Amino acid sequence: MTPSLPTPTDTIFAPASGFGRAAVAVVRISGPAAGAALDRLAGGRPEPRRLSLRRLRDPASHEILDQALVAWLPGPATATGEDMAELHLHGGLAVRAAVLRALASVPGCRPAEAGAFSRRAFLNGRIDLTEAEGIADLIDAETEAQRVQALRQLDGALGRQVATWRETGIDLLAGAEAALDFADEGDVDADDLDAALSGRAAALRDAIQGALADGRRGERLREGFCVVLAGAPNAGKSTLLNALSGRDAAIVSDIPGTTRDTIEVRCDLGGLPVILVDTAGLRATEDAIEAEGVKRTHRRIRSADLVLHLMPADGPAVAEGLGDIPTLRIRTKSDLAPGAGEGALAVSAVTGAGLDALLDAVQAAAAASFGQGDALVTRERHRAALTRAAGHLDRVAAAPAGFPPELIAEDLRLAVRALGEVGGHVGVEEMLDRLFSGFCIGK
Ligand SMILES: Nc1nc2c(c(=O)[nH]1)N(C=O)[C@@H](CNc1ccc(C(=O)N[C@@H](CCC(=O)O)C(=O)O)cc1)CN2
Ligand SMILES: Nc1nc2c(ncn2[C@@H]2O[C@H](COP(=O)(O)OP(=O)(O)OP(=O)(O)O)[C@@H](O)[C@H]2O)c(=O)[nH]1
Ligand SMILES: [Mg+2]
Repeated sequence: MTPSLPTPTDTIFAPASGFGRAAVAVVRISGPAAGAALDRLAGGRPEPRRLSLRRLRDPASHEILDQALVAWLPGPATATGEDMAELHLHGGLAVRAAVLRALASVPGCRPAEAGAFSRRAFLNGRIDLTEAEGIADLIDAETEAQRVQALRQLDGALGRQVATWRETGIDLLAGAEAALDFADEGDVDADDLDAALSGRAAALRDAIQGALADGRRGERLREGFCVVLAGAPNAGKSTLLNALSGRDAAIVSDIPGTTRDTIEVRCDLGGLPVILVDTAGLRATEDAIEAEGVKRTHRRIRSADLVLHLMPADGPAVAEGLGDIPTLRIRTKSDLAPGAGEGALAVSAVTGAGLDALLDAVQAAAAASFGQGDALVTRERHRAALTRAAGHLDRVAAAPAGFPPELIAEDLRLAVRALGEVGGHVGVEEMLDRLFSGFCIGK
């Protein structure tokens, strides 16, 4: 379980509650000198796992730095698995700076780099890689659906499932290795063994492929549903971006070709993460900068989940098609020329007409794209490793009778390794233990 990497001997500390002025600022300390840091700053260690009010002093000058709630969290039953301490300070910039300076003066203590606490939790076997990713995603979650997905991964949904698959793979490998050993003794029916093995490998392959056949909705939920606003210059793209997002994000003018850079606004539509992208108007142009903008528009359209093709009620639309990406046709500036547009949704940023209907349509498209049910795979890293594992299992399942057992064992070993990569346990030591503990003494 625990990766065999060296465990740190130094003690790290960092503000854990953000960097601005706040009511309370939490400083976390982790490592063998965490207790000594409390001794020096707080005059001792309070009862474990209870917040206690203490005066914090500078260890050298004995000047009082703050009145704070402090916690002593002796390892290994802590988030990192090490001795930990927390200082809940008054959240002023000067208070925090003075306490961090005092901590840096404690022997063995140094500021933590980004992710250092989770890294230690992983090194100490408190969490696997998928749970560490869940922590990162939970902190980054901006919408309800993202929070739910991240919390599920932090809770071990992916890690446990992959660990179960890996156990099965290790069993299959142990069986194949045993068959290798006994093959020359002639007392095992090799054909029966082959058939059972390929059946179980196929079942494991199918289970993994079932989880992979999710339309990438876990990855897309992490990244957000990407909606690109495209159309001719002056179609009203930037105005619509501002209206839909309720922010004054993009410059609007009656000069065609105003927008050159793509502008992204992240929104929460009914709990779903949606990224609205404003683009440069599509037209042939001599202007090198605008031409680069148009190139970028085409690139964003190709990677979009949904394109809003804007056509102003009072002007020309882009004649060309926008590719085979799902597209909603939007008739903008409907206040200027009332009347229906063929198969288009009419909106006006001036009167607000049609904006709610458009938001509903975008939300419905996002909901359909994210699909029903929870996805297990949330990152390309998982998908790549699971795809590799399924590929190796497929070769085992498809191996004809009499196929060299060494090659079958090798594919199983590679499948187990790929599954182990998902949780960050890449070694095969466990498999060796299981294999050899099942052997007779003396063999
Ligand atoms: N003040 C504070 N709030 C926080 C954290 C923190 O470190 N400090 N967390 C930042 O991570 C999160 C909570 N996560 C935690 C995960 C594990 C353990 C822990 O000590 N686990 C031990 C003991 C469990 C128990 O007593 O039930 C264990 O699993 O053995 C603590 C916090 C969110 N809130
Ligand atoms: N009457 C009316 N005018 C609008 C509406 N939406 C945008 N406009 C006007 O149309 C002009 C162009 O709007 P923009 O939002 O800058 O158009 P754009 O598509 O971003 O244009 P480029 O960035 O040049 O490609 C501005 O003068 C807007 O005020 C609308 O719904 N009704
Ligand atoms: Mg614009």
